[in-house]
Amino acid sequence: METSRDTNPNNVRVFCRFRPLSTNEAQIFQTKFIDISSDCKSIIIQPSKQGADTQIFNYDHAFASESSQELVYELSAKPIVDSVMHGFNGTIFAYGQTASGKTYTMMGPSLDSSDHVGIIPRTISTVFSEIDNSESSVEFSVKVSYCELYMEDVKDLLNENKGKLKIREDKARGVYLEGLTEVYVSSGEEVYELLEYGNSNRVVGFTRMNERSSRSHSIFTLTVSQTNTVDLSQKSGKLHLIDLAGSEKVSKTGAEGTRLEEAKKINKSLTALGLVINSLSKGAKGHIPYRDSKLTWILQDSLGGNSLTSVIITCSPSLYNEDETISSLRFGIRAKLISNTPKINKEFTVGELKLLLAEAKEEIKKKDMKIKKLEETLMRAGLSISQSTTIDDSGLFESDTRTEYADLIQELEETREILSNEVEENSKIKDTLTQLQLEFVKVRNDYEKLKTQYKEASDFEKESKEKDEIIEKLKITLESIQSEFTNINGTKEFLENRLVEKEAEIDFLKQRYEYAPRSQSKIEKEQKEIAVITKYHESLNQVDLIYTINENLNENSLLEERKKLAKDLHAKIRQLIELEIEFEDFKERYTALENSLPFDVQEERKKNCILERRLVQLSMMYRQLTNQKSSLVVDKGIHEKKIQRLTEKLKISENNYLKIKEQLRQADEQIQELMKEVETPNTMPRLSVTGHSGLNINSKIKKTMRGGKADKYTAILDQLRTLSNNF
Ligand SMILES: Nc1ncnc2c1ncn2[C@@H]1O[C@H](COP(=O)(O)OP(=O)(O)OP(=O)(O)O)[C@@H](O)[C@H]1O
Repeated sequence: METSRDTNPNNVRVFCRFRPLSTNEAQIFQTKFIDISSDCKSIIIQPSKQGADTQIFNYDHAFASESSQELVYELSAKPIVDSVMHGFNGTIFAYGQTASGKTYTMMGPSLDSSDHVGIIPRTISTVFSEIDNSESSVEFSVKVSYCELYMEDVKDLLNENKGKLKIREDKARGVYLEGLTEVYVSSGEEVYELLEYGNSNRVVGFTRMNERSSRSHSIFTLTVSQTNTVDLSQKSGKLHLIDLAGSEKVSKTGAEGTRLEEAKKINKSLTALGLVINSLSKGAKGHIPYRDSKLTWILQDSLGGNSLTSVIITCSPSLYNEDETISSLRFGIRAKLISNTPKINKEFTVGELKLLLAEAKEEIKKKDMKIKKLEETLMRAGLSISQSTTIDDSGLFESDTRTEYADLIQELEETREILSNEVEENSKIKDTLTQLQLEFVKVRNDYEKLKTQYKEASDFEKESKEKDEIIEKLKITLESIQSEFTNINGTKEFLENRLVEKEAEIDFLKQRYEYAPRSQSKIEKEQKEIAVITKYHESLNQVDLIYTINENLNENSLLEERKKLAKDLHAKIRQLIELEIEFEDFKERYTALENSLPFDVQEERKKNCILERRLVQLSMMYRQLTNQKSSLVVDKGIHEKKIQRLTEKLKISENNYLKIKEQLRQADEQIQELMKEVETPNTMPRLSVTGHSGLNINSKIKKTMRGGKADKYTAILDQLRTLSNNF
C-alpha cells in the first residue's frame, strides 16, 4: 500500500511513533517487523506471511523507538502551537492500541522529569514563553479546561462535582461542553497544578497489557486570546490536546467486568471515529456521522473543520501486535486525507472594515453599471424597464436568453441586497468600533490629564519640600541671630558699665589734676595760643610771598608801598620771633611742669589716654551693634512674614493634594470598572465550584498578560494605584 506524499497543507498532518519493546515483548516476541525509511517519512512492513506484499505507509514523519520527546514535540506539535498563538484553532491527538504509548507521548511518564515530559507540558511552556517574547502592545489571556469522556459520559476533570456535561452547539461557539470549568491562568506553574489535579481525577486501571491504562479519552483545552492595544484587533486560538483511550482486543487485555464494559465503550467510540475519518477521507460532502458518538461530536471542528490538526499514531514494534499496528497505520493514512479549513479567529480592525466596505462599494458600483448597460440594451431594443415589462412580453428573446437575463437580474438583485446588508453590517461594526475608539481616546486623555496632575502635584511637593527646608534654615538663622543679639546686648551692657566706670575714673583723674601747679585747662589754653601764633606766622609768610610777587610786577611804582610794607613786615617778624620765643618758653615750662608731676599721676594720664581711646572704640562698636540690632529686627520681621506666607501656601497645597488624591482614586475606580467591562467574558457562563482545597479552579477572572512582560497598561494602572496608595 502506498499513499501520496504531496498533500494539501490544510490536511490533517499524521505522524507515527514506535515505542521501544516492552519488557514482556522483549522476552517473548522480540521480532521487529517494521522498518523506517532513511528520510523518516515511510514505514515499511515486511510480510510475515508467505506470498504477502511489502506494505509502505507514508506520513509527515515516522519516529523510531529511540526518538526523543523533544523531537516528537518539535515536529508534530510545535507548528500547531505556534499557529494557535496566531489565532488558529488546533488539535493534537494520539491514537493507537492500548499500551502503545499515547499517554507517554501526550503527557510523558512524569511531569517532574523535564527531559521526558510529553506534548502537553511542552505546549504550556511554549505558550507562556511566546507570550513573554511577543510585542508589549499585545495583551494576552489564557484559559484552560480539562475533561474526559468515560463510558460515553463527559466528566469535568477540574471539578468532579459537575456530573455529566452536555455537548452543545451553536453558530457563535461551535461545539462546546455546557458548564465545563474554564480557569484563567497566568503562568505555566498554575497550569501544571491544574494538570496534575485533573490527572488525579482520571480513570486509570490495570490491564494485562498496561499497568496504568487510560480508561477514558481525555481532552485538555488551552484558549489563548489576544488583543492588540494599538489597533484594537483581537484574535483567539483554541488548542485541544487529546489522549485517546486505546483500542484493545479483549482476549489480549483479559478485560472483565468493569474493564470489559470500558473496553466495549472505548472500542465503540473509536470505531465511530474511524467511520467519520473514513467519510472525510473520501471527500464526502454530505452527511458526516459526527453525532454518532460523543467523541466525534466533540472533535467535529478538529476533523474537517476550522482547525489545524496533527495525529500521532502510536504503535508497538512487536510482531505480537502486528494486526493492531497495521490497523492503526491504516487509520493514520485515512486521517491524512482529511482536508480542514483553518482560519484565523479574529475581529476586524476599523481599518480592515473600511477596506472591506470600500471593496463592497466598488463591487456594487460595478454591478450597477452592468445593470445600467443591460437596461440601455433593453431600451435600445424598444423595451421599457418598468415592473410590468417582462421579457416574456417582448417576445424578442429566445427562451434561453430570457432565462439567462432573468437569472442575471435575480442574481444582481440578490448580490445588491447581500452587499447592502454587508455595508449596513459593516457600518454598524464601524460605528461600534468608532465608539470604542472614542472611549479609548477618552480613557487615554483622562489618563494623560491625571498624569499631568500627578506631575504637577509632585512638582508642587518638591517645591513645598524646598520651601520647608528654606523655612527650617531661616528658623535656625533667626535663632542664631537672636542668640547673637542676646550676646551683643550682654556685651553692650557690660561695655556701658565699663564706660560708667571709666568716666568715674576720668573724673577722679581730673580731680587729681587740680593739684598740679598748672591745670589741664591752662595747658589747653596755651596750646590754643600756640596754634593761633602758628597760624599768624603762616599768614605772615603768605603776605611776604604776595609782596615778593608784587615787587616783581611793579618795582618802581610800588616802591613806597613796598618800603611801608617791609617795615610792617619787619615789625611783624619781630613780633613773631618774640611770640615764637614765648611759645618755646611756654613749651619748656609745660614739659617741666609735666615732668614735675608725680609718677603715678603720669601713669594715670597715660592710662587715661588709653582708656579714652578704648572708650572711643567701644562707642563705635556700640553704635555698630545698635545698627546691626536694628537691621536684624527688620530682617526678623521680613522672615516672619515670609514664614507666614509659606505656611499659608503650604495649607493651600495640602488641600490641593487631598483633592488630587480624591480625583486619582475616582479615576482609578473608573478605569477598574472600564477594564472589568472590557475583560468580562460574555460568552462563558460563570461557574461556582466547591470542594477543592488549595487549587484555584474557581478562577473565572481573566488574567491578562502582556507580551514582553512590559505591561504598559497594567503599569499605568499600577502607577496610578501606587500613586493613590502613597498619598
Ligand atoms: N516512546 C516510549 N519510550 C519509552 N517508554 C514508552 C514509550 N512509549 C510508551 N512507553 C511505555 O509503555 C507503557 C505504555 O505506555 P502508555 O501508558 O503511554 O500507553 P497508552 O497508549 O497510553 O495506553 P492506554 O491506551 O492503555 O492508556 C508505559 O509504561 C510507558 O512508559
